[in-house]
Order: sequence, then C-alpha cells, then structure tokens
Amino acid sequence: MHKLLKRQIKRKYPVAELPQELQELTQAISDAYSDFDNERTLLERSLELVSDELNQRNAELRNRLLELEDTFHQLGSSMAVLDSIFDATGEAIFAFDNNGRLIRFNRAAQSLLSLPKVGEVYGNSKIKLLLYKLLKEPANFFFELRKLNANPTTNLFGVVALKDQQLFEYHSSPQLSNDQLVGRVWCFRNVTQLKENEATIQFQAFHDALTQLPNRVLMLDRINHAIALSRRTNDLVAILFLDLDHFKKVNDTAGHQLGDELLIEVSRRIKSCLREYDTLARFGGDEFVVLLENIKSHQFASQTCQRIIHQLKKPFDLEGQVFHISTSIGVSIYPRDDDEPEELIRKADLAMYHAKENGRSHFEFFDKPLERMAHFQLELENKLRAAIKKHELSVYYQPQVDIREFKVRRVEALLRWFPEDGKPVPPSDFIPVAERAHLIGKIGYWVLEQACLQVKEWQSVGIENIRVAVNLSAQQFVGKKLVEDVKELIKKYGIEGRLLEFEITESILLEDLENVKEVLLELRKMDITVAIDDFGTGYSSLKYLQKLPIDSLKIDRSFIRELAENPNNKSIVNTIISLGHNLNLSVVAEGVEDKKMVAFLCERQCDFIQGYYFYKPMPVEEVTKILAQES
Ligand SMILES: Nc1nc2c(ncn2[C@@H]2O[C@@H]3COP(=O)(O)O[C@H]4[C@@H](O)[C@H](n5cnc6c(=O)[nH]c(N)nc65)O[C@@H]4COP(=O)(O)O[C@H]3[C@H]2O)c(=O)[nH]1
Repeated sequence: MHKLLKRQIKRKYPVAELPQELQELTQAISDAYSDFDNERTLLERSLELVSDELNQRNAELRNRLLELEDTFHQLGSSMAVLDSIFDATGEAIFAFDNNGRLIRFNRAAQSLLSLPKVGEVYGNSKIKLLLYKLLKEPANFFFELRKLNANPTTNLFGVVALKDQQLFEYHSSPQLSNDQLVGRVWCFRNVTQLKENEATIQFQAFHDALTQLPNRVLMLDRINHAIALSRRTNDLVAILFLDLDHFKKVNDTAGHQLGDELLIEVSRRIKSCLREYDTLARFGGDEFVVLLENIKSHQFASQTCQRIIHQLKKPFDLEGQVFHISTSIGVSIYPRDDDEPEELIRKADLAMYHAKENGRSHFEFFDKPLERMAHFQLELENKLRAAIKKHELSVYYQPQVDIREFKVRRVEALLRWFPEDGKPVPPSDFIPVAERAHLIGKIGYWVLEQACLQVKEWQSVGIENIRVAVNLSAQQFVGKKLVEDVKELIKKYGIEGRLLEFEITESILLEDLENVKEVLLELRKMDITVAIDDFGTGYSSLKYLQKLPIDSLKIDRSFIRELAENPNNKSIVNTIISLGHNLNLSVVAEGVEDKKMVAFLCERQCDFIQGYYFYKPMPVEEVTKILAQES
C-alpha cells in the first residue's frame, strides 16, 4: 500500500483492521497514489531534462553571443585599420556605384579632387566638372572612359597629366558581387617624381654627364635618321670628328675641375658655330662629334670646320687662368664615304688622326688612300704584336765617336725588326705603330733592359765607361713608371746610372713640360744623362733648354746631310754647336756620312760624331769587337 495512504488510514483506524470492502477501495486508492507518484516522478524527470537542455542551449547561446561580440569587435578594429590604411595610402581611391555616383573615397582622393566632405555621396556630373578643372586634357580622359560603355567589366590603365604638370597613373577595375557588376573602383597614383626619374635615367643613358651633350648612342641614332632623310632628299650628311690638341696638358697642370670647365666652354663654342638642328655629341675625353644634316656641298662642312678651329684657337679664360688649345678635325661624308653610321664615324676619326699628324689645328677629309694606309698600319700592328711574341725584335748599337781622341765613348741603342719571313721593317715605320697601339711601353722597357744588360756584360769583359743612349717615346713619360723601371733595372744589373743616356725629342717636352721636368730631375738624381734628339727640327726654345736638366744636343741629320751644299745648314749647325757649348751641353752630330762633314764638325768643335762615315748601327757582337779593340 502507498505509504501516504497507510499513514492516513492508521490515523483514522489505529487498531482495527479495515473492513474488507474498504480494503479493496484503499487498494484502489493506493494504486492511484502510486500511479500519481510515478507520473509526477516522470514529469519531474522530464522537466529536469528539459531544463538541462535549456540551460545547455542557453550557455551555448551565451558563448555564441560572446564569440559574436568578439568577432564584431575584431571586425570593428579591422575596419578601423582598413579605414586608416584607406585614408593613409598615398593613392587616391574612388568607389563608384553603377549609376556613376561616387559613394566612397579616401583622403588622398578627397584632396586630389578637392572634395568638400568625406563620407558624402557625389553625383556623376559633379565629379565630371571637377575632373574638367583638374586634368590637362580632360577630353582625352573621357574618351578613354567611353570604352567602359562597350565593355563595363574591363580594366583600365593609363597616365593622366594635371594642369599643374603633375602626372597620375590610374588603374580602374570593376566591382563584382556574385558575378554582378555593382560598381567600379579607381586608384590614382602620383607618378610625377617617378616619371621625372625615368626621364633623368633615360637622359643619362643618351647624354654625356659633364656637357649634357648627346653621347655616342644618341649620335648613332641621329646619324641613322639623317641618312634615312638624305636618301629621300639627296642631300649630304657630314660627320666631323674633333679631338682637342693639348687638352691633356690643361687637365694635368690645371686640374680636372678646370679641365671640365674647359670642356663645357669648348662645347659651347662649337655649338656657336653650328646651325640649330645640327647635333653635337661628346664621345668622352676630349673627343667631340658633329653631325651636319641636309647639306648641299662639302664646302659647307669645310666652312664649319674653319669656324670651329677659329673659335677654339681663341684663348680660354678660366678662373683667371688663360689656356690655349686647338682642335684637329676629320670629316667623312655620306654618301661618298659610307652609308653606315659607325663606319662614317670611324672614317672621320681616321681623317682626324691624319689631320693631327700633319700639324695640329687643321681639318682633313677622309679619302681612300687614308683608308689604305690605316689598313696597312693595322696589319703592321698585328704583325708587330706577333713579332714581340716570336722574339723578332733585336737591338743594334751605333757608336758615337769622341772627336777629341777619335775614340768611341758612347753608343746609341737602335731597335731592329727582322721578320722571319720578310724584309726588315725600319723603326720609322713600326715605332709610330707601336706608339699608336700602346705597345711602345712594353717594347721600350725591353730595349732599356737590353741596354742595361749590355753595359753589365761589357763591364764583365773589361769594356768600361761606355755610355748607352736609349730612345724614349712620349708615352713612356706618362706617370712615374719610367723612373720606377729605371731604378729597378739599374739595381737588378748593378750598373751605374751615368752609363745610361736617354734621347728625347723636342716634341716630348712640348707634351707636358712640368711632368717631363719632374721625370728628368728624378733621372738626374740617378746620374742618368739626357740628350735632345733631332735638335733643330722642332719647337726649339731656349727657355726649356735652360730650365731642364739636359746634357746633350743631337743635331738632326737633315742639317748635316746638306752641309756642304746648303750655307743655311752650315750656319744652323754652327749656331747649335755654340748654343750647346754656351749652355754647357755636349753636342752630337748624327748622320755624318763623309769626310767633309767630319772636317767641318771638327773645325767647329762638335763633341761627338755619329754616322755611317765611322760606323753604321750593328749587332751587339760587332760593336763589342770594336769596343774591345779600343779599350
Ligand atoms: N742616312 C743615315 N742615317 C743614319 C746615319 N747614322 C745614323 N743613322 C740613322 O739615324 C737614326 C738615328 O736615330 P734617331 O735619330 O734616334 O731616330 C730613331 C729613333 O727616333 C727611332 N728609334 C729607333 N730605336 C728606337 C727605340 O728603341 N725606341 C724608340 N722610342 N725609338 C727608336 O727610330 C728612328 C730611326 O732609327 P733608325 O732607322 O735606326 O735610324 C737611326 C740611324 O740608323 C747616317 O750616316 N746616314
């Protein structure tokens, strides 16, 4: 029986047992109680379950809510970051809807279009008006925009110029949402500086940095263009190749800064001799090239050359210092000489070289014999290079006789080239080639070493006090190399400096007097003597004879050759001997071929005689025999 019912019945009927009929009833009630209990328990259980679930859901919802809040918060800060990036970016960004209304833009965009407010929406016509005010050529830009009518999803890219000369590059792309066109975004980037830099780089690639003149690349292009034009008009094109004479001297003595100023002034003066549409280019160093287009005759080129030469002959006054330079010009003509720009330049260069050799400060036209000569020289240069490798060069020695005792006291070392398969090549042919090919330094060093070696060998066989004269080229005077080489060789062979002499020409002195003086003083410190070769043929100036540490004068053989026939030569030789003696210099006559010459020179007390009358240049074995007999 249900416990609750049992307790209630016990309260009513504490002792007596329930009658039979009540027992059945109470049983039924007890069952009802139990059923009720069961149902309540079930109900409570299910309520409990529902409540648990609700609580769980509730907790989940709360978590989701927190997550959402968090996401929302993050989104907010991301948006803030994006917004500040959007605003901070230098690019002007505009977003338009499909109706052409400006719905969003950043600060750069606001300032570019001078828009009154951020966050506003601006209509299409207002934007157009602003663009008209802003752009240099708005019509062109709107023409570009028309492309969008035909193809609204296309990307646009280009550059626009503003009225204030600024340049903006733009990119425009469609804005799509679920494949539907919802608007268009435009980005404008200020590329003024970039374009300026590009232009500078472009300019530098085609111009010389110092003078701002076109460089070789641009000149070649201009010549190409001029030739193409002349093919139609049948006009001539002239190329003038200019090289400044004595520029190096200015650069070395006055310094690079003045040298640069001089080049700028030179380019200004050359320009003043040209028409406005002629091109002047600098090819580096002191080389300039002029292109004369549309000319009718060679005379025009000649006249231009004359004008330039005249202009450049005038003194240059730079920072209070006065400089004198001049120019040598070579000219080539299209179509006569070539129709290739490179070739025209090469031929003008060749003609310039020739002009320089024939005396500075003049111009020469290219011609075929010149080309043949150049070919010949190139061939000779290649053969000379091979000759050095094949040891085809040797040194001969020509004695110089001391007139007082008729004894050999000195010898001149003279270079010889005996090719294996051909005739001997005279030094007058190959030395200039060696100089041009910059081989003379190497060859000169070799001759000098042979001379030192020879002095040492003669000493070892008892031939003492024979001085060997070695010829020097101008190139060997550049820098300190010569002095270093001589020091090294004297030490290596253990010989005295006084047994070496260097022969230099007057033209070397003219190249760069200061540098030459320095070198000569260094040589004098080593007791090495110096003779001026071919004296009388060049620019003889008493000034340098007095100023420089020189020991001998060598009278050029052209004066000696016609001594008997030409009274002028007699007086020249006389003068040179007296001049030498007055300056305490010994005088050597070279190219002495007969008795009469010897008699004349003896009478005038010339100190040394060198020439075929006594001895020709000879191989070392022969000269050694002569020296051995005399010692
Ligand atoms: N007709 C005639 N000629 C005579 C007589 N006596 C000597 N000679 C020639 O006169 C030249 C004298 O040499 P140079 O004036 O220094 O003139 C030299 C010198 O300037 C240059 N040279 C020779 N060897 C060298 C060298 O090792 N280095 C450099 N830089 N130049 C050199 O080549 C020039 C010519 O040299 P070479 O042909 O050997 O010609 C030599 C010699 O052979 C004579 O009685 N009659």
